[in-house]
Amino acid sequence: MPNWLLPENIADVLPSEARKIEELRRLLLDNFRRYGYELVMPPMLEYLESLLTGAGADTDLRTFKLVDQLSGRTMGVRSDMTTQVARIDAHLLNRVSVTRLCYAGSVMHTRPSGLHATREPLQIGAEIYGFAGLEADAEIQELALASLALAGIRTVRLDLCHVGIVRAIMAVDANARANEGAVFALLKSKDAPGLRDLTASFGAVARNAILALPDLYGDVSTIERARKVLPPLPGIVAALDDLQALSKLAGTAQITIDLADLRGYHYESGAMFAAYVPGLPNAVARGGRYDHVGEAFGRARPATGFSMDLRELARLLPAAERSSAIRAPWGTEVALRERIVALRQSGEVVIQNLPGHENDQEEFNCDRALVLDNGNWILENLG
Ligand SMILES: N[C@@H](Cc1c[nH]c[nH+]1)C(=O)O
Repeated sequence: MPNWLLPENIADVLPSEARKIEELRRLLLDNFRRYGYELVMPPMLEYLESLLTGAGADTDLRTFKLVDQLSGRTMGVRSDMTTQVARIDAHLLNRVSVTRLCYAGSVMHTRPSGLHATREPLQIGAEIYGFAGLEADAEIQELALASLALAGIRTVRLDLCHVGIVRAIMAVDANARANEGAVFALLKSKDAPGLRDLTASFGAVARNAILALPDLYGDVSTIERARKVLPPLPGIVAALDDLQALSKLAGTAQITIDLADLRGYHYESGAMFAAYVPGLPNAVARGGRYDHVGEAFGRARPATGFSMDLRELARLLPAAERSSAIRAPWGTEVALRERIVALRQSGEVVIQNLPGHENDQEEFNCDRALVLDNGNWILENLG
């Protein structure tokens, strides 16, 4: 095997794609800043215990592990920055008020999370801590949709679901609670026969409600259907109210309600969303409420946020235009060097020719050249 081959689902990013990704990263981070989100940079590696605190079993499975030569302890490569940012909020900032944080960085997955998915997503996201009300969820949803719009995406389908519904059902039935893991797994795969078998020993309220969930899928009218079919437990009513309010705030996005959709990283505790765009099989943005992660870090803080994979998003953008540039000779003459510095300071791309490589700059379109004219360095248009 040639020694330059990369592992499966791991890739280099070449110039034109890298430029698109980087421009999108800046655009999105600048927009987060305009909403008041402060940028944080958690580490790539952490001790496994802290990396997995508050996260579910699927995070454990998707985390690459290695041994720290300094401490002998097991470390993990982050597979999701959300829990890291929750740790920062819980331990390092110690603020009592609302904190808005954002981040962008590579995460690694042991296995691709979907068809053709990379194992090294470039995760970008934003999180709000310290506010339990729906207003924070609404802001996160708005920011996610605004981010997709900035990425040039016009048609978005927003899938909404709410963990509170299953939780409310579990709360009234000890048998159901004892089988929580299995209920979640079967709901996730919409395995109706499996659910029927499993719920046979549950009380009628929990059983009927759980069996109804896989069919509670469709447009916004699903919420009204759910109100009729599901028991009027306070947790269910509140969750359906949340979904109704959030669906009204989704702008032009097409809404789908899926009350059995529990995909995610198992830390969510309330309303959740996933955004899909035509042409991509995997969700381009995911988010939701996860109030118990801070608690696992020793400081209970309500939390909600979203994240996206910049590599995936950038693939949807049209190829970046080659940027215009100025070709300049290589030289040590002071006037030439000063002119080049001034042009670069004004934002121009100035590429100095190296001998024998006059036209090598694929990413750039050298439409002007710096030439010596009567002792002055002037710009000449290239036809
Ligand atoms: N980090 C989660 C999404 C999320 C961010 N905040 C809350 N949820 C994911 O990648 O699926």
